[in-house]
Amino acid sequence: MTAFYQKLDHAWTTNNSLLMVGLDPDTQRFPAELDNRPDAIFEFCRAIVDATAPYACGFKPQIAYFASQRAESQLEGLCDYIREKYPTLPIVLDAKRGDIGSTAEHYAREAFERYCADAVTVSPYLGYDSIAPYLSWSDKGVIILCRTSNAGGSDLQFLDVDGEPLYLRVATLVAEKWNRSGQCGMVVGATFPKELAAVRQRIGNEVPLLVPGIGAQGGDIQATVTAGGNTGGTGLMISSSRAILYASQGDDWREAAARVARETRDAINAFR
Ligand SMILES: O=c1ccn([C@@H]2O[C@H](COP(=O)(O)O)[C@@H](O)[C@H]2O)c(=O)[nH]1
Repeated sequence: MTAFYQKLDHAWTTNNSLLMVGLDPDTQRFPAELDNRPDAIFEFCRAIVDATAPYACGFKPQIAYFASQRAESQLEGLCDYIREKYPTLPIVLDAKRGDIGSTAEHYAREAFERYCADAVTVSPYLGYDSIAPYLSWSDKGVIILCRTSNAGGSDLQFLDVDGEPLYLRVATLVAEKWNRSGQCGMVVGATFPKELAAVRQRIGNEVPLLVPGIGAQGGDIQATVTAGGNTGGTGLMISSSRAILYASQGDDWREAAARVARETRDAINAFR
């Protein structure tokens, strides 16, 4: 098993959790106690990480929330913090990169050298040579968009390709060709349980699925676990961001985040 799969497997088992806590820091929704702090983004995320780590199988910072606020250095600090304090929990950098190979080399360095993430999300749209630079980091995970959680994903992902939808073609390509070294995962939204089941059936047990769409987007937890889990009761990184991060904007925001993370972890486990 490659390093990323091993780390994920260990986190699933040790924390008895398939919950990936999403870190999407929106300063408009921060508690008042963080007003006017120059390091508010780091401090908010650090507190959320500490509150939810016992219930998580990893953390998924979404890079746009940091970059749009010129807070990349706070993201670097946050990744350092997670690595030092919770070295067994993988960091999945949600960046959804996609570009030609020479540029992809730099996106890969950004994810794996600058932020030292364990895995990064990428688009399959530019084909294998755009993914290869990420795969050359043999201890890292590469998580490829397959059936995204948004309704508009259907515009392209449901297009018919020789009798089957494009997203299933992507799933087959990743599982049968691109995943030679056992580093790949795929993104399939919890808002599309039928498609999640079709992907799991097509790819078998090995490839882990990153599944956003429960919580704020309304995806059903039971349907997600039943459709996407592998025969070992794992195989999923079920991600939730806003429902946990902004469970309360009062003084109890840390406790509220911990409570929702624990309840979500337990709700997932009830169907494994
Ligand atoms: O298909 C996708 C791929 C990625 N995302 C990301 O996941 C989180 C979802 O946040 P919630 O607050 O839990 O809805 C966010 O970072 C998205 O960029 C996705 O939603 N769907």
